[in-house]
Amino acid sequence: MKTFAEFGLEPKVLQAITELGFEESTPIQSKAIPIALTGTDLIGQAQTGTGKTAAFGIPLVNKIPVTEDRIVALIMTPTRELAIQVSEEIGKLTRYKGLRSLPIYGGQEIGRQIRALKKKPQIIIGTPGRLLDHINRKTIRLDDVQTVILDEADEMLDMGFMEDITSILSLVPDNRHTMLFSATMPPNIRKLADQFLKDPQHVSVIPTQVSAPTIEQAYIEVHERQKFDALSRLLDMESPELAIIFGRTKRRVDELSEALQKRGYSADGLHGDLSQNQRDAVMRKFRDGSIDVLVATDVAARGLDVSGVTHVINFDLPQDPESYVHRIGRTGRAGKEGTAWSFVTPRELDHMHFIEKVTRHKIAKKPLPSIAEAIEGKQRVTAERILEAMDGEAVHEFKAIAIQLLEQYDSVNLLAAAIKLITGEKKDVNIELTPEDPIRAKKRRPDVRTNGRRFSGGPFGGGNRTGSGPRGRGEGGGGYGGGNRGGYGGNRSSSSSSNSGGGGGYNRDRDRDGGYRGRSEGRSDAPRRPRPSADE
Ligand SMILES: Nc1ncnc2c1ncn2[C@@H]1O[C@H](COP(=O)(O)OP(=O)(O)OP(=O)(O)O)[C@@H](O)[C@H]1O
Ligand SMILES: [Mg+2]
Repeated sequence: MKTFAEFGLEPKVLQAITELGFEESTPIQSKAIPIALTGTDLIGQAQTGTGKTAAFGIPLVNKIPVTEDRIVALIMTPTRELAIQVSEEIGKLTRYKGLRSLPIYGGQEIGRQIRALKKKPQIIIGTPGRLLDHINRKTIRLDDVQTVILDEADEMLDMGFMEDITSILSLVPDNRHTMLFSATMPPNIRKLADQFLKDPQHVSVIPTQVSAPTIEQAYIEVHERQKFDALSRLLDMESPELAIIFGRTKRRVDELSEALQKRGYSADGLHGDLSQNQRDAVMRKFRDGSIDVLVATDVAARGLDVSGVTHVINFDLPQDPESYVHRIGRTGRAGKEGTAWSFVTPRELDHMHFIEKVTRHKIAKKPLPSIAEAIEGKQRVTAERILEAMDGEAVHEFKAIAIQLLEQYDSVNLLAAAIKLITGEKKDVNIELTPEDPIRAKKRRPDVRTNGRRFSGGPFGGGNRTGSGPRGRGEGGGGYGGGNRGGYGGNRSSSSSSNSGGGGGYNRDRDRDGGYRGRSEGRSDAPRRPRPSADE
C-alpha cells in the first residue's frame, strides 16, 4: 500500500493524517485518492470500516484553499449521526490547514445552524431534508459548490431521498466534481450515477466476500420467545467491550433496551423517534463507554464508526443482505477483529441462507450458549477485573485486611466469595417482549437474484460489470497489516468507466427534517426492495 506522502498532499494535510495515526493508505484510499485529486468523478466501493471517509475527505481538504469563504463542498449522508461523524473526521483532517466544516441535520435548532453558517464554512455535511430547508430559507447557497460527495448513496435512495437529492444537485453548478461511496452498490445506484456523475471511474476494492474478513460471523437458531434469554446468555458468555444490538422496529428497540437495563446491563436505545438531543446523548454515552450496549434500529447500520465495538448482534434478522453487511460492519473496523451473531427463528432459516448466498460467506451455526457458559463468561470478566485492579495504585490500602483474612480463612474460599460478590447476582426480572413476525422470504426482482448477473462483478453488483477498463486480481493484500484475520487478501479490484441504464421510479416520501424518521413514514419501501411494515 502507498504511504500518504506518495500522493503529493499539502504538508498540513499530511501532518493531520499522521496525527490520526494512519501509517499507510488502505486499498480504497490508495486507489481513490489519486483519481479524486485529478477531479474525475468517482464511484467508490469498499468493505465496511476500510476508510472510505478519508478516501474522499483527504482529496477534498487538500484541494480547498484556506482563503475560500464560500461553501465549495457538499457532503450528503443518510442519517444525522453519520453527518456529525463525517464532519468530525473532516475536522480532524483539516486540523492544521484550518478549513471550516459544518454538519447540517434535522432535529437540531435551525437558528444555531444559521449562526454557524455565518462563520462561512467551506464544507457542509448534511442530511437532504434539512439541507433543503436551508436552501429554501436562503441560508445555504450552492452556487459556488465545486465538489459533491454522496456517502451511502444507495441508502439515501432507499429512504426516499431521490427527489431531494435531485433538487439539491440541480442547484449545484454542472461543472462540479461528484463522488459516491458505499460498501454495497445495488443496481439502482446506477440510475443515480447516470444522472449525477460524468464519466465516473468505478473504483472498487471488493473481495469475493463483501463483508470485512476481520468479522467472525455466526448464527443461533432460536424461537422468538427464547431470544431475550439467548441474548443475556450471549452477552454474559462473550462479555463484549462494546456491542450493538439491532432490533427490527422502534418498539422492539425500546422494549429491548429497557429489558436489558432491568437485567442489569448498561444499555440504551437509539432510533428515529427519539429527539435529537436524546439521540446525541445516547451516541455520546456509547462513544465514551458510559454504556456498553447500544440497541438500535437500522439508523445505526450505516457508516457509524465507534472504536471498541467488538460485537454486533442481530436480535432480529435484517430484511436485506445489504443491511446485514452494513450492520455487521459496525465491528471489525480498521483491521480490528469483531464478532457478529444473528438470531434466526426456524421460519427464517431460508432467509439466513439467502443472506449467506448473497454475501458469499458461510455463516457458522452455533448452539445456544448454556447457562454454564454464561456464568463462566461472567466469572472470567470478574477475574480479569481483579487482575487489572492488582496493578492499580490503591490496592495497598486493602492489604492489611487481606493479610488478616488470609491468616484466618482458606484462601480459595476467600477469593471465591470475593468473585461471587463482584460478579453479582443475576437480576431475575421477568421479561416479556412483544413478539415480532419472522422476516418473510419475499419475491425478488430477477436482477436481484443470485443468478450471477447481479453479483457478477463481486457481491452486490459492484466491480466491473459494465466497465471496459482493466480488471486486476489479487491486489490489495495486507490491509492495515498485522493481526487481521485475512487482511484484504484476494481482493478483486477494478477501475473502469461505468455507464448503464437506470431503473424505475422512486417513492417521494421522505423525512422533511433530514433525519431518519422510520420506514413507516420517512423511509418508504423503495421499489428495489420492499420492506416489511416496520417502524424503522
Ligand atoms: N489509512 C488508515 N489507517 C488506519 N486507520 C484508518 C485509515 N483510514 C481510515 N482509518 C480508520 O478506519 C476506521 C473506519 O473508517 P471509515 O469510517 O471511513 O470506514 P468506511 O469504509 O466508511 O466504512 P462504512 O462502510 O462502514 O461506512 C475509522 O476509525 C478511520 O479513522
Ligand atoms: Mg463510511
